[in-house]
Amino acid sequence: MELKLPSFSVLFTFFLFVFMVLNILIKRAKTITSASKLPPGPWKLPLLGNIHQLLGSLPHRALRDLAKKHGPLMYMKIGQVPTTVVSSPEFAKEVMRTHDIIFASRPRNLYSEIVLYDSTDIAFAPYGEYWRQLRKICMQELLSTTRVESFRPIREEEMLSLVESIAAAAGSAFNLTKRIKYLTYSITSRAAFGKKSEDHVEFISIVEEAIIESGGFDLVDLFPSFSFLAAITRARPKLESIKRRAERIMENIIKEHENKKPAAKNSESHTEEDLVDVLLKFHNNGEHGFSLTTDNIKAVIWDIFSAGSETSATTVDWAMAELIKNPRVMKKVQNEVREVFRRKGSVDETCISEMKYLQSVVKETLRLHPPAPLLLPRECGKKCEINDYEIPVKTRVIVNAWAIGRDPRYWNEPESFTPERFLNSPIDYKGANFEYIPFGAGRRICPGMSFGLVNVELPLAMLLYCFDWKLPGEVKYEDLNMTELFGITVRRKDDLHLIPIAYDLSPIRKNSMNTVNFTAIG
Ligand code: HEM
Repeated sequence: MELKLPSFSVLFTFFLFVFMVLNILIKRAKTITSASKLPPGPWKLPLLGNIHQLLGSLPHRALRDLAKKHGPLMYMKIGQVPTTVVSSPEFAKEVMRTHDIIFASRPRNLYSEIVLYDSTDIAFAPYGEYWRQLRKICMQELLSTTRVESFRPIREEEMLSLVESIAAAAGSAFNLTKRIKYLTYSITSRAAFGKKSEDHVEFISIVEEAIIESGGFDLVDLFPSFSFLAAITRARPKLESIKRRAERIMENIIKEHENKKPAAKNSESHTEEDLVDVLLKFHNNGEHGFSLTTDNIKAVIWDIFSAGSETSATTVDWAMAELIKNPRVMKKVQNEVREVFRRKGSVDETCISEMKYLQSVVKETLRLHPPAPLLLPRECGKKCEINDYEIPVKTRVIVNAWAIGRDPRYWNEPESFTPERFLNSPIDYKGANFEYIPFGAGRRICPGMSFGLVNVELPLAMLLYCFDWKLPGEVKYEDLNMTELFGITVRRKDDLHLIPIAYDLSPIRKNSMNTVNFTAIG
């Protein structure tokens, strides 16, 4: 059969028709914006507008560029999803303080539906009694300052094992990224689940895969009414495979806790209980007015294992990369750490409070590289006005903490790594200074702040005390690649390979008092 090509006039009519339809759509979109007092935004085609920008670049960078053009409070459709993007401290305060309760829920997405058992973890649970109870249990059993302090022996033991493994590689290139990850995941597992799972390394790699898959800008999430997309894109099978593999490991963790239950019941001591033991008390049990299914417990295990470890590991990694790139800061912070440890005569975390410059290095790292640059998304629960603009119900709200941390109205030379800016500054992490919100703010602020910070500060202090560091090969420190890899957390794309040079390894000789022995050197 002969194939007949459409004539030029047919093609021309077709393209003219498409052009007219697009034109009408663009005009309609603009009219909607002005008529309904929505915040200004980069209106384009109602469906496809903005997607190419977000998918073609890192979303926190693309959104900052759009905000430069359209202002720090933007309204846009990302796919079908009405979204408000906040890029200034003033509007962040409106969302997370003035109207915090209205924005206290999270939108659902495919990741939270599949991997987090229908958003029944803490981070994606809708605002309400279930979320409040879960958060309270985790605070009491794992994340309060007292509980965090009680995990000190675990941290120090894991730290020493880290220093030992680096010492064994002294003089040759070492994958610091991988080993720091192993450290933070180990501390979280031992503190929250009593021990490392038999499948610890596999569990870490499953979480890593999920983090990349869970940025929240998947086509399926952007076009929720096109349910066929779930069937034809790779997102659903990928997330289901992640869930299946993690599920087996989490079920083993739960089974081990259930099996030890009778022994624990006979014991007088409550100090032996870990988070999973406590969650199991609520397992299918209405006695306390709050009951958890096995799936709910798995969702919490996943939350704690991933949120509790990846964020700290990423922060240590960025801090070391920035220090390598900035030899002046590296020297200054090493001098401080070494002076304090030397003066104290022991290497332990009680000295950290005296290391003001080290703490400023951590703050500066979290300003430039907040592990969750867009925090976690919020959802508008009730029609509300910000700056005389209307935010419709169900709008997804993204707070660009990364852009806010680089706002030149608040930060001098915002792109430069200058920890000095935090010395003698009252700015802290607690969500009261909206120009600096690496842990978020308001009701949904990160509950793991104390747990996370100590897991950044102690490893950093030990790495800086015990070793000097240099880049392998011919790479110049100023050329170190700082490219980011986007996911629900943003880490460096490349693993950090450094050559450790032993400075003082006496901390790895423990004394019987359970503090770390230290021989002062000249
Ligand atoms: C450097 C370390 C950490 C950073 C930078 C960080 C950052 C964040 C951010 C930005 C949020 C979202 C806050 C918001 O929406 O306003 C968050 C939420 C959360 N984080 Fe962290 N986090 C860290 C460590 C931890 C640790 C150690 C844990 C637990 C062991 C943890 C558990 C959580 C949980 C459960 C939520 C959800 C809270 C909710 O929705 O109510 N985080 N974190």
